[in-house]
Formats: sequence, C-alpha cells, structure tokens
Amino acid sequence: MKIFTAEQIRDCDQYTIKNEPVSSMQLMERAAEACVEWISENCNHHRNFAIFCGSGNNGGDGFAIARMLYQKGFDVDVFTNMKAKFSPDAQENFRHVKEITGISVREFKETSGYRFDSRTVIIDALFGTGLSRSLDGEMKDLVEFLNLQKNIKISIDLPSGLMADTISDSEIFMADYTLTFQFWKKSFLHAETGKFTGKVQVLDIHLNQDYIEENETRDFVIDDEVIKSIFKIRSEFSHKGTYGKVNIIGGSYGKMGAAVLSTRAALKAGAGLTFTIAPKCGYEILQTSDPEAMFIEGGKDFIESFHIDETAVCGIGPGLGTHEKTAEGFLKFLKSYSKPLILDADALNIIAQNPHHLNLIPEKSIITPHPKEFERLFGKTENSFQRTVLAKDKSRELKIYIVLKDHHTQIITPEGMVFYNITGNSGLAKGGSGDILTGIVTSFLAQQYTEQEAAILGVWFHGRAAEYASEKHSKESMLPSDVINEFGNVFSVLNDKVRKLL
Ligand SMILES: NC(=O)C1=CN([C@@H]2O[C@H](COP(=O)(O)OP(=O)(O)OC[C@H]3O[C@@H](n4cnc5c(N)ncnc54)[C@H](OP(=O)(O)O)[C@@H]3O)[C@@H](O)[C@H]2O)[C@@H](O)CC1
Ligand SMILES: Nc1ncnc2c1ncn2[C@@H]1O[C@H](COP(=O)(O)OP(=O)(O)O)[C@@H](O)[C@H]1O
Ligand SMILES: [K+]
Repeated sequence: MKIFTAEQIRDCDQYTIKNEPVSSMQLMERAAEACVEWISENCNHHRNFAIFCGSGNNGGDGFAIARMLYQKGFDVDVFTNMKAKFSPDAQENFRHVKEITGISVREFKETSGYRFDSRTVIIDALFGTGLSRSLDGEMKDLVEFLNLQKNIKISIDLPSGLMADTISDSEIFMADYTLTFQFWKKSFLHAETGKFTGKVQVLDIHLNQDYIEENETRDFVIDDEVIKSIFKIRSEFSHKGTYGKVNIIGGSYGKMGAAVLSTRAALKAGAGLTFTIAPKCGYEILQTSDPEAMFIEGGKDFIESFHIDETAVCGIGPGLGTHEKTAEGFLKFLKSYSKPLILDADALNIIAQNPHHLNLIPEKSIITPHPKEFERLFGKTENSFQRTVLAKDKSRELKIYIVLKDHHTQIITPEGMVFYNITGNSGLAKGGSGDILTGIVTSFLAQQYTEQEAAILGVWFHGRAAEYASEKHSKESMLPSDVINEFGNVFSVLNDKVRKLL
C-alpha cells in the first residue's frame, strides 16, 4: 500500500470528487459510515459517546458520526466551538446534528464540568490531515484534559495534534484506536509519533484508484497485496538444489544459541541445504539441536576462518562475537568476497569499528541493524524520521538494502524506497528474535527471491509468525523458538492466499 503525504491525500480527495459521481458531502458521509460500521461492530461494552468536533472536515466527519451513532440507538453528546467558522461540509453536518433533539451540543469549555461516565467513549474529530501547526490555547488545553480521562478514546483519521508526515512538538491526543481513511500515514509508523494512535484501522472509502496508481511515492506499507505479489508457491518438480544453499556463520562460546536459532529458522523457512559455520565448541549443540543442518568448523571457541562455499548464500553475525581473530578473519573474507551477504549483529559491530569497513560490504547485501547497531554504523540522529533519511542516504551510497529493525521495521532500498512492516508485536522484544530474522532472510535469498523480495517477505513473515506465537503463548511468554514453530502456519495461510482456487 502506498503511503501518501497529507497534501497528496487532499489531492486524492479532490480528484475523487472531480472525477467520480460523488460530492464532497457524500465522501464525508462514506467516511463517517465506515467509522460507524467499525464502531458498532467492535464496541460491545459502551453505549455513550462524547464526540469532539473541530471546525474543518475532520469535525465534519465527527458531526456525521454523531448523527449516525444516534440513529443506531447510542447516546451521543457533541462538543464543539459553536461560533467557529466551519468548513462548508462541517457546517452542513453540524446543522443536521442541531436538528436532532436527542443529541446535546455543548461548547468545548463545558468539557471540564462534564461527567465522563466510565462507559463513555471519547471520539476525537478535532483535526485531521488539515492540521497546519502545533495546538495552542483552548485546543491544547482540551486535548491535555481529554488525555487525562481514563475512557476509551477513538481518533478519526489522525490523533489530533499529529501531523501525517512529520514529527511535531504539539500536544497530541492519545488514542486507543485510530480509524484512518484509505492510507496509512507515515507518522503512524515511527516510534515517537506512532505511540499516539493506539491500534490503527484503515478504512476503505473508495478514493479514486487511478489517482492512487498514477501518483508516485517512495514510501509503502507491506500489506497482503505486496506479499502476494512476492511469494512463490513451491514447485512439485523440484529438488533440494532448487531451494538453494544457506551458510549461517555465527556462534561463539556462550552464544551458540544464536547460531542454533538462526540455522533452524533458515531450515524451517524452506532452504534446500543448510550449513552452519561455527566454532568447534558448538559442534554437539548444533548437531543435536538442528540435525538437518551440516556443521563446518570455523575455529575453536570462536570463528577464525571464513571459508565459504561460493555457491551458498551467507547470513553472518548471530552470536559471532567480536574477538580480534574473528574480526580479522571476517574483514579478510569481506575483502575477497563480492556476492550479496546478509549481515547482522556482531558482523555489523565489527564493521562499525572503522568507517572504512563500510565500503567492504558487497553491493546488494542486506544488513539488519537494530537502532543501536545502526547508530554504531552510521552515527547518531535526532529522531527516527532523521534516522530513515540517513538510512536512505547510506543505502544509496553503499548500494545495499538496510533492514532497520524496530516495532515497524523498515526495508530501505538503494533506489530510496522505504517499505514499512506492520506485522509483529512486542513478544519479539527478546534476545534471539533478530537471529531468527537473519535465518529467514538468508533462506529466502537462497530460494531465488531477489534481495528486495527476500528482505520484505522475510521481515513480514517473521512478524506474522510472531503474531501466531503470541496468540498461543502470549507476548510475555512466547520465545523465539515458538516463533519458528509457527512458520508452517504462516506458509499454509500464504499458500492458500496465492493458490488458484477452482
Ligand atoms: N472531502 C474530503 O476532503 C474528505 C475529508 N475527510 C476528512 O477531512 C479531514 C481534513 O479536513 P480539513 O482539510 O478541513 O482539515 P482539518 O484537519 O479538519 O482541520 C482544518 C482546520 O483546522 C485549522 N487548524 C489547523 N491547525 C490548527 C491548529 N493547530 N489550531 C487551530 N486550528 C488549526 C485550519 O485552519 P487554518 O490552518 O486554515 O488556519 C482549518 O480550519 C481529513 O482528516 C478527514 O477527516 C473525510 O471526510 C473524507 C473526505
Ligand atoms: N516491540 C516490537 N514490535 C515488533 N517487533 C519487534 C519489537 N521488538 C523487537 N522486534 C523485532 O524483533 C527483532 C529483534 O532483533 P534484535 O534486536 O537484533 O534481537 P537479537 O539480536 O536479540 O536477536 C527485530 O526483527 C525487531 O523488529
Ligand atoms: K482527529
């Protein structure tokens, strides 16, 4: 799914109104209907709604939602600034609300005296994509006050105070749910701003498809359509050679688990043949834990020699350690190797020891740093938006793919595209999760996916497996091994999605 800027979204609205038999009012009606449908399907314990409406079209949505919820039998109170200069559509919807005697309309300033029953849902329809500056004065105070209330909170389109595309220092409404129209907004996907949205639900309001297809963006959300376009069904006329050879290179005394997990992930993600290059001290551990993989000795307690089969795809780093002999061997190997690699963890930490080492990374390699590793490699940035900008520069300069691991991991391509992942959860915030990702991406690259495809599919796949694991074990208790055990379920669902149905 494309991510558009607030400006492109406004253009898309206008284009739809101009080129389709739908007026601006009807589009607002459609948007409000989509919200009310979602609310009535999902809201099982609450009957009362306090709806806060601004003067622009976001407020217009709020007024229309108030009318529709009332017509469905919910109790509705509306708060607004009755003397505001409303947009034409907001004015019209406000007029309809005033005609309904069962809906009480109050001034914003009455909010502090209002008794918020615990069964009241607060709906924020103050500002949407039209926000042009930080909140101040009455609106800032209002949002601050609403944020103190314990009630469930729903934002329409965007939490008020949040800009769609950038970071802001505004007071921002803290939503439990955000019902957003048609597109993910970039700010939902970055930690500093995404924390205000709660759970995001994208509602399709059927904006014009031609506009969406023809207008360019460099930012995308990895949705089912993206995955369906990448995933390939396994051919029955195949053999282990069809699915490639993986070399996982990692493990050191005390960190053999990382190599075990990475190897197992590569195996379970479908690679044809998997070898683990690890130190001798890991021989029994690896052969017992992952008997399907073959062992190649690379040192005694840590890896020193990187003798790699040129026909294999190599994932290097999990549990590798940064012993000087390991670093020496790894850098020597890099100097003589030109095929794309998957580099993670200590492989990145070794590279980070000297900025000149960055140029040793083969073109088209996939590196998978978490934010701290990214900082060691490329330096500090002010915030995660700046980090993405820097990652785009580095990706282009070094001609590599950067998988910037986070809650919404980003895959950044040398061409400057950013793919945001929306699968996964905090159950992955545990040692070992990254090792699995390395195994998956290496396995997919070995299976003839391109570097970009392997990175996108791998990150998405890792997150989806984590979602299944958390359903069974909870986010607290799930382990990286539980995530690996869900790979089969992810493949089954994926196969069902892309298989031609009779
Ligand atoms: N047909 C469509 O287009 C559809 C649109 N839809 C809905 O419309 C929303 C966009 O509506 P919108 O463009 O009217 O902007 P909105 O966010 O309501 O606010 C603008 C007003 O706020 C003001 N303002 C700005 N910043 C401020 C501040 N800090 N403090 C105080 N005031 C501030 C600004 O004033 P100005 O900046 O001009 O001074 C202006 O008056 C979109 O998010 C979606 O919900 C859906 O119905 C689908 C169909
Ligand atoms: N809160 C979270 N939500 C979603 N994914 C997460 C979260 N925390 C961690 N992850 C994912 O888990 C993995 C952690 O990787 P990393 O920090 O390298 O772990 P390790 O090196 O300990 O294996 C990354 O893929 C990251 O995106
Ligand atoms: K809003």
